Amino acid sequence: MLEFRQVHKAYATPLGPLEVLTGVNLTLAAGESLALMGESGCGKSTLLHLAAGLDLPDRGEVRVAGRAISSLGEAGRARLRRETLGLVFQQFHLVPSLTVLDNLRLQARLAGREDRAWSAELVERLGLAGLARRYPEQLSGGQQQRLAIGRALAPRPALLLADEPTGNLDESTADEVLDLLLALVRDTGSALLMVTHSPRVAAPLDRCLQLSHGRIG
Ligand SMILES: Nc1ncnc2c1ncn2[C@@H]1O[C@H](COP(=O)(O)OP(=O)(O)OP(=O)(O)O)[C@@H](O)[C@H]1O
Repeated sequence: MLEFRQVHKAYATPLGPLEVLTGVNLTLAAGESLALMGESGCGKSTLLHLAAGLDLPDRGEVRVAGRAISSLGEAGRARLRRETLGLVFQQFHLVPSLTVLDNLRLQARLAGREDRAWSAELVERLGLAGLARRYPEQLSGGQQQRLAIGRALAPRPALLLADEPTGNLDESTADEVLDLLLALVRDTGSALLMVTHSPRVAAPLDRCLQLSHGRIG
């Protein structure tokens, strides 16, 4: 579902190139869940951006659902994101002018895969049923993140990419949101790549890898 082969990525800085990834190899099978850990600044978000096709590797290959992202143009990568990926970030990135229900359906509509029964089930399971006509600013942080998760999973993406999805929430809300995310991922059969600092968050996933000194250890 996701493969990194000898991936290198550097950023230009005033002091010269900053080599962040220096030969990353990674394979994630369909339906598998993987936690990616590592010290702050080691390149976890960089790796996730490459997996999402939001950025391109300098060298090496990133393949998503069998397609090399470097071989796709901007529009092709956007289509791949729409049709294959779900993205959940620490900041929820909800659309403020849309209701809870319309936010939830948005991604599935864009992917041309709206499933009303599944959307209705998601709203229930995410505890948002009574809030469907509200707007994001009228929700708590935990509710906003549950909505962001529901929006990402409404099209049943083959791969969900999550960057510290519970990083903004208090511990008990984070546990609840994580349990829900994992249960929904199991039901959709999506593969999951999740960046986290927390061993507790990583524990229930199938595998956990450490990124250090630009490589997966
Ligand atoms: N656009 C950029 N230009 C220059 N340097 C960057 C850029 N984006 C990230 N970096 C640097 O690259 C390194 C890796 O950043 P990245 O955000 O991938 O790390 P991270 O492991 O996700 O960190 P954290 O756990 O703190 O979120 C850091 O040193 C960061 O300062």
